[in-house]
Amino acid sequence: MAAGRRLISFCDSFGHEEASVSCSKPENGCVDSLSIFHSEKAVEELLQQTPVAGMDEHLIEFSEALRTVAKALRRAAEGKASAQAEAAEWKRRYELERTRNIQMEQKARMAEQFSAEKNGDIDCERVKNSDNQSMLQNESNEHSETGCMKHGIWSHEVLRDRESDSNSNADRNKIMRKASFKLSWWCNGENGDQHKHDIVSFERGNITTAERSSKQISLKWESDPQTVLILTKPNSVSVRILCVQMVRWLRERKKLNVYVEPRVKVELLAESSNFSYVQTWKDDSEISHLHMKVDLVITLGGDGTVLWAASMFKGPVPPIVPFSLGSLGFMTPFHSEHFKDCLDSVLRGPISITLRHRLLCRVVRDAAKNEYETEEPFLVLNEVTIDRGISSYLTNLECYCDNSFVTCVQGDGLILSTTSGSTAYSLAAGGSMVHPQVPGILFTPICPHSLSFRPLILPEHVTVRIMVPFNSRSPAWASFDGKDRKLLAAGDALLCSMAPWPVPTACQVDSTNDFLRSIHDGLHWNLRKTQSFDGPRDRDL
Ligand SMILES: NC(=O)c1ccc[n+]([C@@H]2O[C@H](COP(=O)([O-])OP(=O)(O)OC[C@H]3O[C@@H](n4cnc5c(N)ncnc54)[C@H](O)[C@@H]3O)[C@@H](O)[C@H]2O)c1
Ligand SMILES: Nc1ncnc2c1ncn2[C@@H]1O[C@H](COP(=O)(O)OP(=O)(O)OP(=O)(O)O)[C@@H](O)[C@H]1O
Repeated sequence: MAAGRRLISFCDSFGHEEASVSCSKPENGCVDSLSIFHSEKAVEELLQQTPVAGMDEHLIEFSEALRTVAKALRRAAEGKASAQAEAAEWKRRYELERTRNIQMEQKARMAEQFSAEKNGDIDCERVKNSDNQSMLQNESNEHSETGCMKHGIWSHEVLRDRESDSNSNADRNKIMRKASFKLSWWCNGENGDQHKHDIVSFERGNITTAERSSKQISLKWESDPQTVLILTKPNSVSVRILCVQMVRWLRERKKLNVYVEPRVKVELLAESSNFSYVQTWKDDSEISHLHMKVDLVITLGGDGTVLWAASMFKGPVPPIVPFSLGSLGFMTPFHSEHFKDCLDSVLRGPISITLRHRLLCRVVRDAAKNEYETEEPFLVLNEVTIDRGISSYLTNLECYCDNSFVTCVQGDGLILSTTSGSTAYSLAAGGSMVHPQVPGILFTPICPHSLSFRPLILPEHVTVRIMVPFNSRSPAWASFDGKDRKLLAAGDALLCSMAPWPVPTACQVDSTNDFLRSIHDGLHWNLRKTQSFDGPRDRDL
């Protein structure tokens, strides 16, 4: 009982100590570590005085707890003391820096005065006497021209800061150097300056966009087109009829050479033997030279026929004039009924062109070991799809962008789409619709088994690498514009980057007008009955 009373009285005194700790805070808010030290000492003394032996275990535990509390308080005080010391050090450094700045400014002003006196330059006088409004302005040019730059003080933009100290004359024209930097252009693993001036200018540290690839492009013939290739959707009577009329008109009225596919030549000859002037190719190897013979490609069909036409050119593609004879016609703005007027104006030029970016896709077998190319690359105008094919398992795809890990796709698959393809499969899988002139790679999952897998749009300069991991339960399948299925076994990878050969398609009006018309007419985008005027209105506005 006596021990208990002593403990209670200690607790009272400790509470008092606690109170004194909180009250004895110095002005700066720091806990007085001396009082904490006293309280800890008091605990020690008490524990020594108290006949611990024989006391019950609860009292021992209680005294241990008190010791812990005292220690914690001491640590807090120590922490605050060290923070205070650090703050003092920072304040010292700040003062030092400030003095140094003032000295530099004085030097700068002296240099300015010296130059002004020497050259009698009124511009420098103006700077000296200018008001102290806060503003960022590019003075380096002016000053280098007038001689104020003689001592190399202002090599970049100067910042005059009124708020620094309006009373101090020294701070009135506060001058700070802007950090200088250089931009270099990194292209396909090579460090070179080849294209940088096309894209950005960065004179005197200011980055300005010089050129945007999304500009409307216009095609003007410098000599008259001579040869036309007509590509048609198979098994369509309306297409066949139109093809006959068009070939005749192009030959008889426009005196052009006409190329068609071997299948179409057979069809034309079946129609009339007069079509013997129509040219074609005998074997597929001749197709690789077509771009050197053909000035213009005309497609008669739907979007699939435009994809077909693009797939025939593994390198540069001649301008394509797509006529709409399909169900949707997203990329086919020309109407077949007016084909003569349309072709007349295209052959005359100039015409607006949409430069549709393509993706270059390479399948790399056993990617972990062999990086060299083993198979022909594919060029896609819409997209490359990597999916589970007939397998009932989730696809498991490891995705990298350049060398950075992007994510692991677990779902039905992944679409890597061009912006032209953004309105095709990628759209159906939840991707954004993107104007076809915007360069970029859409990264759209197909039925991902996760709640948070939103589609991405990656910049055009990256290489995307999709790998089937070794622990994948099943292989994956890659398809290119919905065709040419390729098996990707565990360890295989697909590399995808922007191809250097876009597909130029002729516009009806211009690329933006054609794109918007397609999403309105083709997809009925945001179609809603307009609300009537008749109804409740906010009369206060
Ligand atoms: N779920 C889907 O939406 C889905 C599934 C498979 C393939 N596709 C698309 O079909 C394309 C192949 O086309 P196809 O004509 O050879 O096959 P298809 O005959 O099966 O036609 C597919 C449809 O997609 C339309 N389409 C094609 N490219 C388009 C584009 N860039 N913008 C808007 N619509 C477009 C076509 O007009 C056609 O109506 C593939 O590249 C793929 O994008 C879509
Ligand atoms: N010249 C061609 N040779 C072989 N196949 C072709 C050719 N042109 C088109 N195709 C194929 O025929 C299919 C149908 O073509 P297309 O998409 O142009 O017609 P559609 O389906 O009637 O039109 P839409 O795509 O507008 O619905 C596509 O799969 C396409 O790849």
